[in-house]
Amino acid sequence: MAEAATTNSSSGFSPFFDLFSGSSRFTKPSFARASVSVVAFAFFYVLASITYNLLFHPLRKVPGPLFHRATKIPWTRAWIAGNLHHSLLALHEQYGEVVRIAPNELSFISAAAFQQIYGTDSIARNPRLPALNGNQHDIMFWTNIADHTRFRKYLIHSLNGPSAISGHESVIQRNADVFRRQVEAQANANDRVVNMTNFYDWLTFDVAGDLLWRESFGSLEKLETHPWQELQGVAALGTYGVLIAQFPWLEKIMRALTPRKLLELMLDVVKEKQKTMLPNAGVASLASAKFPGLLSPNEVNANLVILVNAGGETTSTTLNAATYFLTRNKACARKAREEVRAAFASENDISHPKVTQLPYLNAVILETLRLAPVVPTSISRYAVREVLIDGAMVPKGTCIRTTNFAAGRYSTYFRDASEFRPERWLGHPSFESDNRAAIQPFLSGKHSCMGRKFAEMEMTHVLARLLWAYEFELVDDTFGFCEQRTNLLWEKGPLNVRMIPV
Ligand code: HEM
Repeated sequence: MAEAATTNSSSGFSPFFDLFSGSSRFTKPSFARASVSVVAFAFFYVLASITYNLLFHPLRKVPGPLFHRATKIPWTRAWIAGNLHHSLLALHEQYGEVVRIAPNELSFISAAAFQQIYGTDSIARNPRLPALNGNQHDIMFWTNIADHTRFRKYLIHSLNGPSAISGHESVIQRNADVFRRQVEAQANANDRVVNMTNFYDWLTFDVAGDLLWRESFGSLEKLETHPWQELQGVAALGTYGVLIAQFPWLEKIMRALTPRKLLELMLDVVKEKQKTMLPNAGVASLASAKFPGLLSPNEVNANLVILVNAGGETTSTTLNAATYFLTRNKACARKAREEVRAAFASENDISHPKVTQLPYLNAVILETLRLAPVVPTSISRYAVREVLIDGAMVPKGTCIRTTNFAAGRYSTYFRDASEFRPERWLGHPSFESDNRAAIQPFLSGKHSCMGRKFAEMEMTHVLARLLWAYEFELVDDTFGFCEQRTNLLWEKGPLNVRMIPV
């Protein structure tokens, strides 16, 4: 009878408590009992977190779907599936300008929120983000504010100073010459069909090398993807890195999966280039000559890695998306071509500053950045202290996102929001009520893009030359640029375009 009572109390609902009771049974727990205890603990932990997130969390009043407010599961699922951009757009359409997209994370899309988030010291880069690139001290991910100011000072003159800009144009010109020659050769050899994804990736990577060291990577000449770009497959860094930032306890596992080799390879390439660079020419040597010793050698290398990545992938994606939209909107391509042909006497005459000032061409690029922003769901920030953003009181520690993809397609902000209409940037009366201030493709404030001028020169130059020479025709009519996966950036597949001479 006594034995029966003992057996009863140690089975059923009690193993969870037994595990922590210090009873003699705890010293020899069976594997099954321990497992049940762990499961029970996990169950109660999850239940308690969900209850807290829904009923007691300081963000409990911010709108969002129940499952998103309760757990990180929907966010994580969308991230891994590569469709967080579409998922957040749908949430904003349903819940408005501020949405609680995970228990501790908000997404904003209004222009006012943009100004507040990027214009205040109460909001900083997410401290988990340096994990994304191996904790390198660089301008993009490293969170120390004094270091960031130093990195910006180091780069600003050589990237944007007036004398530097004139040198930059020759970089664009000579790489665009190779690009045009190789695109034409490929078109001739392949029934006029060219995979523009490859060509834009090669071009912008070569340009980045030339910009920094006055020596391109030679990808266009060799028609070969450099291991840096191949490995980057951006998916790996972006997907794993952001997951690390979300779930710090995953860091060890993720590190094992993240191509560590990639970080080493990028740094090795930079170190080699640094050894052989010409003096007084590219950004790398100009910056070090102007501010000797301002950055340590490791900091210089880390920042040059970022410049290659920030300069290459962004412009490549935008050129890729613009080409896609122009294949889908032939009338826009025609107008842009007419504008270019009216402004220049021949393709060889296409040059800065005139080409960067063509209104329709610029509107094509802005419209592309509205529909396909290069960082679709932004690089997340976090609240250093409690702060009011767009009417929402955001507690310290909250993760904050400005979802560019959703802002650009939000139907309250833009008429025909998912249509490609460059006219909306040119004062056309049909689009008078558009909320253009919600589009900040280069960001504003202390983290605004340092390569904006250069990017605009490069993109207008290249697009103008292609428009001059070709009509674009999409080979696979079922292809949709914006249906591709995204992580931090876009995971671009082949963009096969028939390049028909005009
Ligand atoms: C279409 C082209 C480009 C777009 C849309 C773009 C967009 C952006 C955005 C949105 C940021 C801010 C990221 C953040 O902090 O959340 C940024 C930062 C930056 N970009 Fe660009 N970018 C482009 C091209 C370039 C180019 C060509 C370069 C260099 C040659 C460059 C260099 C940088 C640097 C150094 C930063 C870091 C600034 C800082 O944190 O202080 N970008 N860019």
